Amino acid sequence: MPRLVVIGGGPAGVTAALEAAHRGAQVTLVEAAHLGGRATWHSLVPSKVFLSAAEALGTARPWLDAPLPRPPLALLRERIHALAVAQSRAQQEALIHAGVTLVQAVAAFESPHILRLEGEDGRQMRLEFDIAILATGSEPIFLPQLKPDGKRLLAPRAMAHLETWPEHLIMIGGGVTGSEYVSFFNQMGVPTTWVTDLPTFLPRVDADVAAAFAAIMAARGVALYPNAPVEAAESDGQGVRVVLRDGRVLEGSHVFIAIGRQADTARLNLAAVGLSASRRGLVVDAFGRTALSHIYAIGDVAGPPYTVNRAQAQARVAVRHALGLPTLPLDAVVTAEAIYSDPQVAQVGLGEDAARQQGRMVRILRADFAQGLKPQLGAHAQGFLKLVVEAQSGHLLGAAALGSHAAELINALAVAVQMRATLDDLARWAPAYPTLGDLVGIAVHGYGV
Ligand SMILES: Cc1cc2nc3c(=O)[nH]c(=O)nc-3n(C[C@H](O)[C@H](O)[C@H](O)COP(=O)(O)OP(=O)(O)OC[C@H]3O[C@@H](n4cnc5c(N)ncnc54)[C@H](O)[C@@H]3O)c2cc1C
Ligand SMILES: NC(=O)c1ccc[n+]([C@@H]2O[C@H](COP(=O)([O-])OP(=O)(O)OC[C@H]3O[C@@H](n4cnc5c(N)ncnc54)[C@H](O)[C@@H]3O)[C@@H](O)[C@H]2O)c1
Repeated sequence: MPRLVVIGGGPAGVTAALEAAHRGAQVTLVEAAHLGGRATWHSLVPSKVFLSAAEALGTARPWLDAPLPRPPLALLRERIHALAVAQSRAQQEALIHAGVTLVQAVAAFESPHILRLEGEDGRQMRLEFDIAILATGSEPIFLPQLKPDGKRLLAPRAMAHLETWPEHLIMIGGGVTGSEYVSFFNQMGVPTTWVTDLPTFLPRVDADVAAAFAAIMAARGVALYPNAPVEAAESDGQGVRVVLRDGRVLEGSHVFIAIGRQADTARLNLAAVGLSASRRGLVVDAFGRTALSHIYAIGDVAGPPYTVNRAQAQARVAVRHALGLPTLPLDAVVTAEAIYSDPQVAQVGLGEDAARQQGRMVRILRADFAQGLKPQLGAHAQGFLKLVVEAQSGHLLGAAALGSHAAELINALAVAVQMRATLDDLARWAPAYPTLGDLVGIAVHGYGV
């Protein structure tokens, strides 16, 4: 029975430990803080609680003659804490039930097969292992002179403890976290300014989707500042001043910093085993293996894109590979990505821009959300669906969508991409009506009813 150690108890580590235990390994999971990882305690869960509250208010709005008041922050904080505790406990129970040994400690390499574990009380122990799975996640990046204080200088971690609503929020960073929280604060009636260094917001999604999302935010009153790298920000206790590289100064009550993340390898002492990592994390092969054949890295510490579903898929691939079980490489797994703003942005497989950059001959089929009954039943029907189809074979290569609940639609299409569905297959799909599935029919047949 191989001795397998997992370092990090976030979504990647917990999935790896369960998979390894179910496959017969002797598993130890070492977590420095709390099971569930940053996803549960600091990033994903808090943001999704806020966005769910905003969605509930938005859904009700067309049926009311006055907007609903904002929910009390104390209620949201309680909900976040309760959900984090419940998630963490459920994971603990599943791990114990699977026979995983849990250790609360910081793990650092001493040599290629020995870890030094240091508990909160300073007590140390050594752990010998055959296989190590590194799942230590990522940390946010901050500008050197711009660190969050949890009061007026916010970051994802500070949101779980937010005590007062900003009077005017300045969001720095046009990526995924920025879009979700800009959408949230805008829905909650907080005047919001959104600043990013690049010419476009959402640089990782197709340009037309990103532009449409930014236009919706602008139409809802968000002040957009593209091409505006931030040099510094300061808080004097009364408000914040954000200084842009071109000398402009923006003023608000709070600033939110969301300018990216970097791999967390600080406490692993990788030098002891001759490994090194960049900001993007450890370099791994298609099975998650590092330069050392018995050490794997999965989840955020293995680099972007940073999502839970990808981390979990990596965990399963790496564990099976490490235990000598048959597995396909990670790139055979189709992983969808979604941004849970309002409207949502979601994509899977090959994007239109990437297809064109690669010189692929593709057909783009589109449907507007306003053509479907389901979106029209909701608070708004803004957005569109795009299918990227290989011109010659008719295979669905990818899909992107902007609109309410777009992530659910893209999940269904992820199965089609994974199974190499063709346009003919999609044309025979008869989803329940009215659902977002109708939009696929509209894109494929060219009409809706
Ligand atoms: C605001 C925000 C919202 C997000 N929302 C979503 C979303 O909706 N959907 C989605 O799919 N993804 C989302 N993500 C991304 C997602 O949170 C990450 O991809 C996910 O947390 C990665 O999981 P992980 O297990 O690799 O790392 P983590 O969750 O970071 O867990 C790593 C764990 O390792 C521990 N650790 C580190 N070093 C050591 C050590 N030396 N010894 C012992 N333990 C150690 C840490 O304490 C931590 O608990 C979001 C991210 C942010 C910032
Ligand atoms: N729904 C989800 O799955 C979800 C939600 C939130 C975050 N995440 C993950 O967490 C990671 C971190 O999110 P993020 O939004 O912090 O990073 P990000 O990499 O998505 O975006 C960072 C943005 O900040 C901009 N930027 C960088 N330096 C700047 C500066 N000095 N001034 C102004 N703008 C600057 C970048 O151009 C980019 O647009 C993401 O990679 C994402 O995958 C996932």
